[in-house]
Amino acid sequence: MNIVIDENLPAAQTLFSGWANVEYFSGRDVPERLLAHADVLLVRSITGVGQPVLERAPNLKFVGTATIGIDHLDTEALSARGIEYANAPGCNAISVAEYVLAAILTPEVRQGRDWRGKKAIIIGAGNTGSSTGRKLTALGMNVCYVDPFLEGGHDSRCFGPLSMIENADVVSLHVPLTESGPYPTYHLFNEAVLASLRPDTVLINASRGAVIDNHALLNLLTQERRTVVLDVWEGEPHVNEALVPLVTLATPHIAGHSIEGKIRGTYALYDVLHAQLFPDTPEIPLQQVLPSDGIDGGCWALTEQDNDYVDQVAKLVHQVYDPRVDDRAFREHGLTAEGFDDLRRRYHTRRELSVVRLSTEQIDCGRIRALGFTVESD
Ligand SMILES: NC(=O)c1ccc[n+]([C@@H]2O[C@H](COP(=O)([O-])OP(=O)(O)OC[C@H]3O[C@@H](n4cnc5c(N)ncnc54)[C@H](O)[C@@H]3O)[C@@H](O)[C@H]2O)c1
Ligand SMILES: O=C(O)[C@H](O)[C@H](O)COP(=O)(O)O
Repeated sequence: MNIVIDENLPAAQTLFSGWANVEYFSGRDVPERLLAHADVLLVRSITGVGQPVLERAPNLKFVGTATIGIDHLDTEALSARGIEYANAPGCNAISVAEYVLAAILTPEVRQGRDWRGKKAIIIGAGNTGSSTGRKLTALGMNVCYVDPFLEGGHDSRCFGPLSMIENADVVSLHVPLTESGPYPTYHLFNEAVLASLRPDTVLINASRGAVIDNHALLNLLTQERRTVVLDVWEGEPHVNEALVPLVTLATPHIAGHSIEGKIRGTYALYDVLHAQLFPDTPEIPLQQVLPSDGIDGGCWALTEQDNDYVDQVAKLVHQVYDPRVDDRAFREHGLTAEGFDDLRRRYHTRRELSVVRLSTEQIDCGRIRALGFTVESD
């Protein structure tokens, strides 16, 4: 059995090498010589798996993507060939949520605002949207969701129509890229929707680039200053260079790139393959491949009522992850397709907030945990 794996799936060697012959590839394209004998192919979102790949892979039985998004797999073509496929739902939801939290806490985006009591509208109430909503609620924001597929069900959270964005302080996008069905998301944020936003609203896209019409956004930003955070771009790895200087924080599709998120992605595929192909082999527990170290965050005596609550949370969050570092690297090196891919391939080891262990004096553990930190007694 031959398993062909993108070199950027951490923990792959530990998880898969006991089962089969493991071979790695680098970059977007899988070399033909590897496809020729691949039984299993494990990719990231940069590798499109459609007819051209399938034609070169006569033995392929399983394709896995260690990502949430699945828009790079031609699922019809895979099903037509009887090839099983899987993704990694929710694997990097915490990472995406922490990206959004860290972004709105930067002075450039925050512009002196105290986020407590302000309104956040989350578009898409699935894994990344819900995780983001929980963190923004823990920051003290009032959170509502737009999700026509979930609204009206048993979910008791605040839901409403897209027009709620007209009165939002923060709008954050967390939908898959879809071009068909009752609520397609391709260019969901078109010229008219963008124009309906208040001039002081922060707009964040960490879903897929084409959910926002990038030309319409460029037109708007050319006319007036807005606060926009873009992690994803229409046409990646090619980005609209004129758009970048007008965007407040610009990053190369790394919102989900915490090391924990990537490992969970690899593990999700391990889990599926273990159940389907190797059920008789001993299962390696997730904890064995996740990092287990921690940073002492000291003693936390603050509650949400304290005047400097948001400042203190910002300090703690940016100690672990500050998106301005990625923004600077992107502006310097990420404007070409090669630079964009390179920044992602060589991404630094980014940790999730849970790496910080706090002991609390004046206890508001629920809120601290909801932000993502580890409370010492955990
Ligand atoms: N930037 C990154 O690094 C990064 C990381 C992870 C995921 N993503 C992207 O984010 C997307 C969402 O991830 P997720 O884990 O939250 O997915 P999910 O499937 O858990 O949730 C998506 C939600 O969007 C809702 N939805 C679909 N169409 C909608 C519409 N027109 N309007 C409002 N809601 C709609 C669905 O009902 C669902 O609840 C992924 O598909 C992927 O493309 C990006
Ligand atoms: O869909 C996802 O999970 C994310 O977009 C993911 O973080 C993409 O990262 P990539 O696989 O391209 O490294």
